[in-house]
Amino acid sequence: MQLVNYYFPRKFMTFVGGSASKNLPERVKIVEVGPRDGLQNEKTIVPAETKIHLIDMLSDSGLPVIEATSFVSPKWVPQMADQVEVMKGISRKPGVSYPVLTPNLKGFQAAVKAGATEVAIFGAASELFSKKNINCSVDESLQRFEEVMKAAKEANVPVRGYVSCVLGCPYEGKVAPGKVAHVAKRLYSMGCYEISLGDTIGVGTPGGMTEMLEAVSREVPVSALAVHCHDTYGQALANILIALQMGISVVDSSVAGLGGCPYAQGASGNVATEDVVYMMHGLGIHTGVDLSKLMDAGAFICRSLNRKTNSKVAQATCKL
Ligand SMILES: CC(C)(COP(=O)([O-])OP(=O)([O-])OC[C@H]1O[C@@H](n2cnc3c(N)ncnc32)[C@H](O)[C@@H]1OP(=O)([O-])[O-])[C@@H](O)C(=O)NCCC(=O)NCCSC(=O)C[C@@](C)(O)CC(=O)[O-]
Repeated sequence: MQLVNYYFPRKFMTFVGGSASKNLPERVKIVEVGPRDGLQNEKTIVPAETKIHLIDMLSDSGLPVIEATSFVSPKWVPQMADQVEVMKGISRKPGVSYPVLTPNLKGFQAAVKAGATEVAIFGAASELFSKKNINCSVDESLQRFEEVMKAAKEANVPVRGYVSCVLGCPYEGKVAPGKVAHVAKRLYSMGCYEISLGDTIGVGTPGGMTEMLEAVSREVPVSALAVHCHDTYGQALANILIALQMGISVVDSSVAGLGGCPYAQGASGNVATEDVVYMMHGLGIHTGVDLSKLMDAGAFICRSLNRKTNSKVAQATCKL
């Protein structure tokens, strides 16, 4: 069968399908995680200058938050070993935040020394995932995070909290919504200003998302919640729409749909930022992101990695 080449000019990318319904937020904050979550799993080391150029292009697209790197052990995640070079090389745009992951006090201290002004701690709702990812139990991780929080409060550094495996775990299978709510509540109570709920392996469906968010929002205000969806089963946009309808207005995503956690085998990339922005703009929701510039950043990193984009929107606007 012959494939037909087709081309949708980028002018169609400004298509807006209608104004947001009353059940949806007027604006959504997009947290771009491509430079960290998107690249951490790449087998070939991506040069620091490529990461820096990507972050600078993402800054230029109007994204308000760009997770830049992580201060984790280089033995565990070799791809992030250049974190200091990346933090020192990026051109920080006023009004844009560049948080970094810090699993413990050592990571926090190194991050602050490298110029980080915001960090994220990352826990899980699954014991086995916690052990595989950060080599400790959920309770032990929360104790470590208390130390980070204490140091962060003293240094006046805002801290975001992640909960992984909120809709399923690669080692334990189904995860009870009550467990997610428990860890989310602990992170929020210790002072995290925002809790990002990660469907780490992208197995969630709108039904599971609803049930989980109902449980978590009984413990943490929805205004402090974010969703972080991987798209393994093609459910990410539907899950995000459910989250918006339930009052959440912060969405994590990764340019070109890059990504996957090194300790969650088989999980595909995060939902593509281009696709999230397209959906938001189609719903009449303000993001502040210039989709065309964002797509240039996606094209740049795909060229650098010699990879096809996972963004449907980017695929639709390029010659196939
Ligand atoms: C947490 C540790 C360090 C524990 O690892 P450990 O081996 O238990 O740590 P340790 O305290 O026993 O120290 C062992 C060695 O690591 C060093 N070390 C200790 N801490 C640090 C640090 N911060 N930075 C650099 N080095 C560090 C430490 O100095 C020592 O070095 P050595 O004496 O052997 O040379 C390790 O398990 C680790 O780095 N894990 C990170 C795993 C990771 O980054 N996973 C991906 C991010 S999570 C994710 O992607 C999910 C998310 C957030 O996107 C949401 C979702 O999708 O669900």
